[in-house]
Amino acid sequence: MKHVIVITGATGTGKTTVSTYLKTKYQIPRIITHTTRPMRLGEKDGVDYYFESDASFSKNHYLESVTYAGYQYGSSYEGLERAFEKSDLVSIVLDTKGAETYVRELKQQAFILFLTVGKSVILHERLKDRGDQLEMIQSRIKSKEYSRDLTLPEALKQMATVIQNDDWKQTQDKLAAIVTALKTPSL
Ligand SMILES: Nc1nc2c(ncn2[C@@H]2O[C@H](COP(=O)(O)OP(=O)(O)O)[C@@H](O)[C@H]2O)c(=O)[nH]1
Ligand SMILES: Nc1ncnc2c1ncn2[C@@H]1O[C@H](COP(=O)(O)OP(=O)(O)O)[C@@H](O)[C@H]1O
Repeated sequence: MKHVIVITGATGTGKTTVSTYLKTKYQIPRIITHTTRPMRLGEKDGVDYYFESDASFSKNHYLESVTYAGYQYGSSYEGLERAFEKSDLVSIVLDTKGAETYVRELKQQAFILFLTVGKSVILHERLKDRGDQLEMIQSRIKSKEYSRDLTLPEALKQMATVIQNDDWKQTQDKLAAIVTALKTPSL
């Protein structure tokens, strides 16, 4: 069966780091999503996101789309199909609302991976270290979406796998077990 590893959780918990690691270590492609948020230093159009204007964003066909901290984000059916052409196991980085939609739409094909950290103050430090602008960090942390995504939503509790991503080595070991299980054909 084809699977999408849906990586979700609050800003700074390591979602992008995990999806990049899955790609380099296990050749698991990531579905690239669309956003109207400005590009961060080091990001590339078509690699990190398809960066859109409000006008171009509205022209795509979305499986789901959300507003997160004032910007629009969306994942397309075409992006999912393109990733599935490359591999039966792919990943996507979504907020928890998008993760809930993915479960409704893809059912058993969606594997939910919720990332968290022991103390949320760690997240502020990580965003500073990542080089985010102070203004962006402050508005992000004040957003209702950020607070919401610190906790695993009720609707995902039954099926989600939770990784507390404090120690990167431990996270790598947990990811290895998950990838092995998902690559093992079920009887
Ligand atoms: N629902 C949904 N969420 C998305 C999509 N693309 C990115 N996100 C989420 O939007 C939020 C903000 O992403 P971003 O601005 O890149 O900041 P990040 O939290 O540091 O990764 C994160 O929770 C992402 O997982 C999408 O297509 N749909
Ligand atoms: N286990 C970890 N320990 C320390 N720093 C981490 C860990 N995982 C990720 N990071 C760092 O935290 C920052 C935020 O990670 P990122 O993957 O961009 O988070 P997200 O995509 O969830 O916003 C990055 O600078 C990343 O290198």
